Amino acid sequence: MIDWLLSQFDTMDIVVITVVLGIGVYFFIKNRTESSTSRYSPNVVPITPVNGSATRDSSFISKMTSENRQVLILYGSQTGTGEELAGRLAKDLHRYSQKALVLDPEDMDVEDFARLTEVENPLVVLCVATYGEGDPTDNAQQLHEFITNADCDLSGVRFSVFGLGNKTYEHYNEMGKFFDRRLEELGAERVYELGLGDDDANLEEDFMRWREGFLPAVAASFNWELSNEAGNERQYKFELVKDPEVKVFQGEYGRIGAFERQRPPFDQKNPFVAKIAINRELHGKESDRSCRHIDFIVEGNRVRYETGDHLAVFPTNDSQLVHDIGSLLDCNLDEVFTLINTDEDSSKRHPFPCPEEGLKEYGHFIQKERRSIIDILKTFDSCKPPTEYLLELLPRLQARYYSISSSPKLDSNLISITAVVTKYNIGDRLIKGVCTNYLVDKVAEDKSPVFVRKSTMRLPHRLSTPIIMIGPGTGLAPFRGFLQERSWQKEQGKEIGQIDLYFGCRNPEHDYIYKEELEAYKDNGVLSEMHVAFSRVNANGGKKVYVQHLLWENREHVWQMIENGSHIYVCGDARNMARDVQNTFSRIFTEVGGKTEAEAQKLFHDMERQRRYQADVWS
Ligand SMILES: Cc1cc2nc3c(=O)[nH]c(=O)nc-3n(C[C@H](O)[C@H](O)[C@H](O)COP(=O)(O)O)c2cc1C
Repeated sequence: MIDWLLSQFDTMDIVVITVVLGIGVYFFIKNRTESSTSRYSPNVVPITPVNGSATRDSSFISKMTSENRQVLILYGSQTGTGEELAGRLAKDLHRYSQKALVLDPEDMDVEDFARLTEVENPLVVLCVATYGEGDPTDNAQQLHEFITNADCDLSGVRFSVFGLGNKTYEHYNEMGKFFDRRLEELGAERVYELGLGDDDANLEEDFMRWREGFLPAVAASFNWELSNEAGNERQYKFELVKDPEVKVFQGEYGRIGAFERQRPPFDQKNPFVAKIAINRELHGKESDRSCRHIDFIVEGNRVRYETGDHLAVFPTNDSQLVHDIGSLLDCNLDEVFTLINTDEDSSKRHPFPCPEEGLKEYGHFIQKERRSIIDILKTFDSCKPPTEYLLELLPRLQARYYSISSSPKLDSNLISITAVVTKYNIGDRLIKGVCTNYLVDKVAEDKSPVFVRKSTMRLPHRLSTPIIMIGPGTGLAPFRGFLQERSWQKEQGKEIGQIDLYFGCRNPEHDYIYKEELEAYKDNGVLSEMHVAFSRVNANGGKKVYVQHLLWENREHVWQMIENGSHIYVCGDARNMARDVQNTFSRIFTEVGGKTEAEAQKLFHDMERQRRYQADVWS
C-alpha cells in the first residue's frame, strides 16, 4: 500500500503537489523565523539545495564520455513539469543500469549539441513544453535557436521527444513537434515516436502511456537488460543538525544568502526580494471571490520592466499545511536538519512502481478530486514515509507568473499585479491556490522574491496607431498598464490614437475592477470607447453577455478600426474567451469585411505575423 501511495506522489498533479513544496525549506528555517521579524533573516549557510541543478556544465560531452554515459535528457520547462518528467525518465533508465545526464539547456553550451556524435551510442531525449504562440520555454530558447539554424550531421545519434502542451492553445505542442522534426532532418534516428502531453486533458496519463512504449523501445534498440538491483537506492540521508548557531538554507535558487545580499542582475535564479507597498481588495463586498491589487516596490530601479511584461512571484507554503505534514510524519518542526546527497549524479526523483491498473484510480482519486499529499496522509493514516523519502519526491516550489498591471512610465519603482484568489471546495475539502493565498495575507512592508519575465505583448511604436484591447476579468491587467503608458504620453503633449476597451465581468457591483480608473480614462479622452459585458445580471433577462457579443454588436466599427491598421490585444482565459473572440473576428472579417473563409484566415495569420493580433492568454 505504501508503495502504491508513494507512486501517486511521484505523479502528483503539479498544482496539488506544490501545496506542500518547500516544506524542507520551512523545516530548515523554522527555528530562525519564529524569533525573527523578517522572513529573510541574515543567517544563511549553504546546505545542499533540494534541487541543485544550478552548476554550469559547459562541456557536457566530456562529462558524458569520461563518465561513460550515453543518455542525455534535456528539458524545456517554465513551471517545472517538463523538468519533473525528465528526472523521472532518468530514474526509469536506472533500471536498465543507465545513468542519464539530465540537463537544463540553459546550463550548457548549445553548440556542443552538434558534438553528440562523439559520445558512444548516444541517446538524446527531450521533454519540452510549448508557450505563448508556439514558442519555446525561456530555458530552451538558445537550444531552439541553435537547432533551427544548425546544419550539423547527427547520424548515429538516436532520439525521442515528449512534448508538453495544451490543446486549448492554437499552437498545440509546437515545440515537441519542432524538435522531433528537426532532429530527424539533421540525421538523428527516432528511436521512439513523438509523445504529446495535453495539459488540458490529462498530461500525466499521456506521459505514462508514452513512457510505457518508450522504455521497451529504447531497451530493444540498445539491447539493454532490466537490472533487478538498480533504482532502489535513495538520494538523501537525513541528519539532525545539533549546532544551535548553524545557518540554514532559505530556499534561495542559486547563491545561498542571495535574499539578504541582493546583487543584480535579477532573474529566475536570482530573484529580487521586493517590498509590498499596497495590497488591496478590488471586488465589491457582495462578491463571493477576492481579487487583489498588489504593488511591489523595486526601489532604485533595480528591476527593470516594460509595459506588458510578466512578474513572477515565488510563494512559500501555507504554514498550516506545513504544520499538518509535520504532525502527520511525526516530524519535529523545531529541529533543524540537513539532507545529505548520497548520489551527486542523480536527479531528485526515484520511480515507484505505478502499475497500469493504478492509473485510472490515480486519475480519479488524485487528479480529478485534487488530493494533495496531506490529504493522502490523512486518509491513510498508516502511511508514514520517512521525511527524507517524501522530500525526495517533492519538486521545488515554482514561481507563479502574473501579467503586470502597471507601466514603468508612470513610476519605474513600482510593479503592480492583479490576481483573483484561487479558492474552491471539492466535497468538504477547501482547495487553495498556492501563490494567490500566499499573497492575500501580505501587508505593506512584507517582502516576496520576484523577477520580471519579458513578454512579447507590446504597444505599437507609433502612438497614433489605433488599438482594440479585449480583457475580461484579470485579463484587464496588462491593459491597465497600456492605459497608464498612453495617458502619460498624452500628458507629455503627444498625440495618441484611438483606444477601445472591451472588458467583461459578472456583475457591476461585484467584480467591476478598476471601475473609477477606467471611467477617468474615458472622461479625459485616453480611452475612446469602453464596452463592458456583464455575464450575471438580471437586467439582461438572464442572458449572459460576454466581450465577444459586444465586439459583434460593434462589428462595423471594429472592422473600420482594422481597416485603419488597428492592433488587437486579447488577454485572459484561453479555454473559452480567447477562442470565442477569435471566432468573432473571423466572422467580422467575412460578414462585414466581405472576405472568403480562406481570405479571413489569411488576414488573421498575417495580423498575427505582423504582431497586429497579440494574445496573452492562460488556462
Ligand atoms: C501562459 C501559457 C501559455 C501556453 N501556451 C501554450 C501553447 O502555445 N501551446 C501549447 O501546446 N501549450 C501551451 N501552454 C501549456 C503548457 O505548455 C503546459 O501547461 C506544460 O505542461 C507546461 O510545462 P512546464 O511546467 O514544464 O513549463 C501554455 C501554458 C501557459 C500557462
